[in-house]
Amino acid sequence: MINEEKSQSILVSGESGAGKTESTKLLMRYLAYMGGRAVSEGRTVEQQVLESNPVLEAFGNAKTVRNNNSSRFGKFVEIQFDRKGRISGAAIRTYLLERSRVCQVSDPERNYHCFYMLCAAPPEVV
Ligand SMILES: Nc1ncnc2c1ncn2[C@@H]1O[C@H](COP(=O)(O)OP(=O)(O)OP(=O)(O)O)[C@@H](O)[C@H]1O
Repeated sequence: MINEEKSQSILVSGESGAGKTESTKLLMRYLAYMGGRAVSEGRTVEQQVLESNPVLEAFGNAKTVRNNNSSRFGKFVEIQFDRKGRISGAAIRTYLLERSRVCQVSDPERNYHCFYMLCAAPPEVV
């Protein structure tokens, strides 16, 4: 990317349970490590990108027969670098969330993690 001065894309594809989500997290962690520090609002951009994963997974991941933490949506992650190769910004777009799961789940699959998290929370937190 730095040598050719061209944007690059990584497409992670495969069947459910193949390891796309975990591989993407490792990729993001690697790019964050290589991309150095760029402070934005007190926290680094790379920190913010990595911290978005648990939130997105709570609302868009569910247990299925093939994967206990199956992503039921697509994700387009854009990481911007400055001329020195440091991360300068990021954008995450999600699409095609399996919305039908919210009101129709077939046993032994589950609804989105966030609902169980809400139920498991202590009463005063809810
Ligand atoms: N690199 C890895 N190291 C350890 N475990 C892994 C790794 N990749 C995948 N796994 C295991 O496989 C499971 C499924 O992986 P993952 O959720 O990444 O699949 P996926 O391709 O994103 O599936 P889906 O399309 O259903 O979202 C993980 O919960 C984990 O247990």
